[in-house]
Amino acid sequence: MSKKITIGLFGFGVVGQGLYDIIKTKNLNLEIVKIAIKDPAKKRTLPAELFTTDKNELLNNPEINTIIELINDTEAAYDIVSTALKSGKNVVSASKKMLATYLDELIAIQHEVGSSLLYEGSVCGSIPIIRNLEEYYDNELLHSISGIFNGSSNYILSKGYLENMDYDTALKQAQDLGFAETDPTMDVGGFDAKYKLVIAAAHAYGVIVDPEDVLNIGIQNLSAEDLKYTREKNLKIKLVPVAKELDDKHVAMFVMPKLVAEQEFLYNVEYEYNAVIVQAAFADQQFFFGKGAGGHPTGAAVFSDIAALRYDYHYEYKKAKLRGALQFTNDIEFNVYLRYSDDELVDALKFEHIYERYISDSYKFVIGKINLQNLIDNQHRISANKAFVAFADQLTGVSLASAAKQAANLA
Ligand SMILES: NC(=O)C1=CN([C@@H]2O[C@H](COP(=O)(O)OP(=O)(O)OC[C@H]3O[C@@H](n4cnc5c(N)ncnc54)[C@H](OP(=O)(O)O)[C@@H]3O)[C@@H](O)[C@H]2O)C=CC1
Ligand SMILES: N[C@@H](CC=O)C(=O)O
Repeated sequence: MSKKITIGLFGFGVVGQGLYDIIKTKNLNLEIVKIAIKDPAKKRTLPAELFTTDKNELLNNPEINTIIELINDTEAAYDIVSTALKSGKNVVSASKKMLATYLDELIAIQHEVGSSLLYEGSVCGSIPIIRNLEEYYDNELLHSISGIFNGSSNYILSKGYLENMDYDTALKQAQDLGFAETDPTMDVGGFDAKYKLVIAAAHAYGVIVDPEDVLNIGIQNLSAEDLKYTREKNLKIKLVPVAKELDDKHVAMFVMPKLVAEQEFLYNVEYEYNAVIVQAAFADQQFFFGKGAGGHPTGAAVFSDIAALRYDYHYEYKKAKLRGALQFTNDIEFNVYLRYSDDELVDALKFEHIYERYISDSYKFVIGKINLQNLIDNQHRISANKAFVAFADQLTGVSLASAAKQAANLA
């Protein structure tokens, strides 16, 4: 028989309550001993004696062997998770920003102490992608992983495209439904998708990348002209994170809106649904689809991790051991669509090649090949200009920049 899981639960918000609903339908050998929350005055649906605001009532309780961390405060979450792991408790977390920011440290603690940290719910809600990257694709070369990793921004884009709903109303709905982060800039600015990408890439490629080094461009500057242009071309705009292995030494990552054609898998992924496309050497293209946000979908992933802990499951980070030589780079080129007002921005971005250019009194755009580093260097200018940038390419078009290619060939 599997060992009994005694739970100290941090957070009883959207995901915490979703998890509780799932646990109460199951008859597994587990018990929620205590729940830590922040605001003691908030009305709760469970008996008051189950709740505390003192983290140590959970962390120092020898009867609790497992901490479930589902709070909306990154630094407090790191403190809770690292303390619990160091004391030998196993942990399940869904806090993607915290995980992406402190992954190195958290892996080191697990190796040192032997405790286990699982976080399937942190990437694409209900889609079981981490365990698949970790186990199923253990020995297969992955050319790329990409998809739709943020439910709120996809919800806003779908509401706008399919129902003509304005941005602010759609965002408010995403918040009311419990999909959005406490600060929704995390969602619409592409930060949340970036944290998820960084976590997924650790399991796909064995690279641990500082999220600060990865470019994220969001959907905030999307305008009526951009939507009109894409409708005319029968394209949709989706917020897409990309991790691509460029050769046996380099991997690149970025998050930005993408112009998606009707024949692409992502075209029909709508509302809070997420998707992951894995391009593998032999399995070829595979598509995972499911709800990426919300209490029950995310709670289901957290619950699956808890169930896995009954059998002492832990991530081995095998690719990090095998593929230690793989380096993260931003020195890559691909095609983008840029809608702009200030001509100097186009000059500053130093397009390698411009394929298409349109200029009228109210709408100007270019489509051309650009170096990712130039986008990074001009991020502030792009925001100040309220310009809209979208990936206007297929992943096969993403390649090492010419100079980097030459250097790699010489090495
Ligand atoms: N919502 C979603 O769809 C998804 C969310 N996530 C992630 O899961 C985590 C939780 O999200 P969500 O449930 O939506 O957030 P909510 O805002 O709904 O709930 C947050 C909970 O955390 C509690 N809390 C905050 N700080 C502390 C603290 N220092 N100690 C103890 N409890 C604390 C709050 O207490 P109180 O109730 O007193 O305010 C609240 O119960 C976040 O990291 C989020 O990014 C991941 C995937 C999907
Ligand atoms: N805010 C996130 C919640 C799940 O991770 C999203 O909208 O996807």
